[in-house]
Amino acid sequence: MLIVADENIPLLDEFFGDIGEIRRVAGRSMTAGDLRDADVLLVRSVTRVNRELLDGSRVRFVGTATIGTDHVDLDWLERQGIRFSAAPGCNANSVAEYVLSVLSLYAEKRGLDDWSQLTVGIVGVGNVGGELARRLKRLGFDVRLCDPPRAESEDQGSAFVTLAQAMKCDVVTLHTPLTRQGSHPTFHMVGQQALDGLGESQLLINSGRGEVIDSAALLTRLGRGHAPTVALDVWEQEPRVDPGLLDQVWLATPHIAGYSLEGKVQGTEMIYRALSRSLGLPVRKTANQFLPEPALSTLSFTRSASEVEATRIALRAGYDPRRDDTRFRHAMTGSVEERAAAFDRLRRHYPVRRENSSLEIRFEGANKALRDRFQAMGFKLTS
Ligand SMILES: NC(=O)C1=CN([C@@H]2O[C@H](COP(=O)(O)OP(=O)(O)OC[C@H]3O[C@@H](n4cnc5c(N)ncnc54)[C@H](O)[C@@H]3O)[C@@H](O)[C@H]2O)C=CC1
Ligand SMILES: O=C(O)C(=O)[C@H](O)COP(=O)(O)O
Repeated sequence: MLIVADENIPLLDEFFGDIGEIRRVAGRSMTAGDLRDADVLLVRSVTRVNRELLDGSRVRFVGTATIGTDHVDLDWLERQGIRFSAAPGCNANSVAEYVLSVLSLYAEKRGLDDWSQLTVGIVGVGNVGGELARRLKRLGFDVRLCDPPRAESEDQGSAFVTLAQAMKCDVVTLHTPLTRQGSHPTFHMVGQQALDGLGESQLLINSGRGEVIDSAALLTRLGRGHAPTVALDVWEQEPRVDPGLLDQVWLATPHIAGYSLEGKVQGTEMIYRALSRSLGLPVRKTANQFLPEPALSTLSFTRSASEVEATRIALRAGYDPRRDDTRFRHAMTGSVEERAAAFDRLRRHYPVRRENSSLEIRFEGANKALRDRFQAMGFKLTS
């Protein structure tokens, strides 16, 4: 059996080495020729999986080690009887923790000691948005949920707000898939009208897909007075990021919100499980068996440490997006093609980043409320 796989999928040999021969290919530039004699195709988000890539091949299984599936022509695969599996939720913790770190930086920028006084509108309340909402509610935030597909299909529909209402929150964070069809398409969902309504005391975060925001309209809005603060992890037309937009964005990262080691390895595990099931093979391997001990495993705070400081220190020890922002801006030099290559290089050689759950917090004299708050951020808490 020949398995063609994006070379950026971690632990290919460990998970798939005894299932078949592995041919590693650069995901962004994969062509039909790379799939000659392949039975299985394993991708990440940068490979367009469609008729052009697969027509005439003998591939019978496609797996993507990602949450998003907008790079895959699911209808075409179904018509061809090609089995498909994604990795729903694999990196939801990672993205939720990216947002928590961004919120903490933003609260500091605004001079707020109590970050939970910010209202947060979550647009798209699935695996990622749902996990984020759970954490924020435990942390005492006032959270407004916007998810029209869920609002229409659930008894609890009244628990949701409209996009216009969500856009009034102090912080608006986007977690929808990229869709162009259906009753609630998200392509350019946040366009000129929505952006015009944002004011300078608001923060807009996008870690869903770049095309959910109309970036030309965003650039126009950012060029006018009283502009909102913007944190973008995803960009229209990646890997070709508009340098003008990059200049105007407060916190810029190269589509790495989901790049915790746990998130990536769980993505591989999920497609390994799906492929094994589809081939009738036993599922023997788990992501946990391949995760190394974290470099930083414990943080201790004395009784005199303030909760605000401890929160900032712990979150930034877990993940500090400013490091990615700096690396990203430094790398964006040269021609369009050089910058695009640099964008992919930053992602390919991304440093190991661990989730908050790998970090144990020791807080002298922690009471229940304090323990709960640190646990809500995803940390382990011991006394
Ligand atoms: N930046 C990154 O590294 C990552 C980005 N993502 C992106 O985040 C997206 C969301 O991930 P999950 O939460 O796991 O997906 P999910 O499928 O679990 O949830 C998506 C939610 O969005 C809702 N939705 C759909 N259309 C909507 C609309 N027009 N307005 C508001 N809500 C709408 C759906 O009803 C669903 O509840 C992925 O599709 C992917 O594109 C995911 C992981 C990492
Ligand atoms: O899971 C998703 O969806 C994502 O956006 C991934 O984190 C993107 O990573 P790559 O597949 O582009 O490496």
